[in-house]
Amino acid sequence: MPVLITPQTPHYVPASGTNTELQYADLPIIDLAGIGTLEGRLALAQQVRDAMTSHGFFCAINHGYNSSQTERIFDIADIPFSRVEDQEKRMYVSKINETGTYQGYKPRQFWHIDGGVRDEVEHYNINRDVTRSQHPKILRPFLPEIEDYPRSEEQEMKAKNVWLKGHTDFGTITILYSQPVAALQILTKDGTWKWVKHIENGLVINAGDGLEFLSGGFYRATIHRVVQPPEDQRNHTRLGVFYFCMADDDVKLAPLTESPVLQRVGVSKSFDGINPPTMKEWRKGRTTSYGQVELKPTENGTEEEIVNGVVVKHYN
Ligand SMILES: O=C(O)CCC(=O)C(=O)O
Ligand SMILES: [Fe+2]
Repeated sequence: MPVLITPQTPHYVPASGTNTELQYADLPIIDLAGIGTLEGRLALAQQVRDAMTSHGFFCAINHGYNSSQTERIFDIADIPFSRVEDQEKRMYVSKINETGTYQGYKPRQFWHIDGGVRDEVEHYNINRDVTRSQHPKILRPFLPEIEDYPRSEEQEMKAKNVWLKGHTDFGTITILYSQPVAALQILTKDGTWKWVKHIENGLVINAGDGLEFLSGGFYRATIHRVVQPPEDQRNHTRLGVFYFCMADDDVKLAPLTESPVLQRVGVSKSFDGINPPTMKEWRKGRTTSYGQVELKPTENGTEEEIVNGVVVKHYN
């Protein structure tokens, strides 16, 4: 039997929870413990459908990863940032505009946020098929150069404390490991931004454009953004672990009209007169324009760009 080798990692120490009173979004918490039985799955399917049609976001608990497995994911996730020197990072910078993917390092300052201020978000992205690209020798121990890239107060003000503008994700489903530094907010139905509360060992799940297109609007891609954390967490880096699910590249993102649910409720959103893009076209279109093109302001305060003939809105 093959043995899974699990090398030692340095331990990533997450921030303490915030003591600031925040207006939290009222997100459903779905307990996946019952998933082992048919009745359990039937009940869960109903809960997930309700959560995804009412909020488009939910937090899953008892998802099968225990706390030490989750801790290990964060320990591993921190390595490409804290254990790889800048020189080596440069060898793995993603060719975003060429490939229409973020595979590799998405460097800081690649996106324009607001008022000439660029982002401070560093990503390291790996395809599910980890052999598709090469990775830094992240397990080779070395003394990391301590780098600090905080935004100045002046920049925070110009960008209105926004680190990532209100957007929808372009895949089908996004799974985020809940983590303690409060910064993620969702645009709720009443038009106000609410904070997503950290749940220890929870998985935060939300719908993206792909799911909205395939479900003909039954599931709405949820609008969310990332802002400056509350005062008591600002001295801590914020480490996130995300899984962005996509349909296969060749899947046409047209409503699945053969679905019995869509036949019953109807299609509320379709591509009027536009040839629906494939997942690959949509992925390329969104990655090559996001944060790189001039957005058009609209009367109601949003900003817009056109991707594959479809209006993509950005929210502030
Ligand atoms: O940092 C987060 O919590 C969310 C980031 C996000 O929305 C994204 O990368 O699409
Ligand atoms: Fe997002």
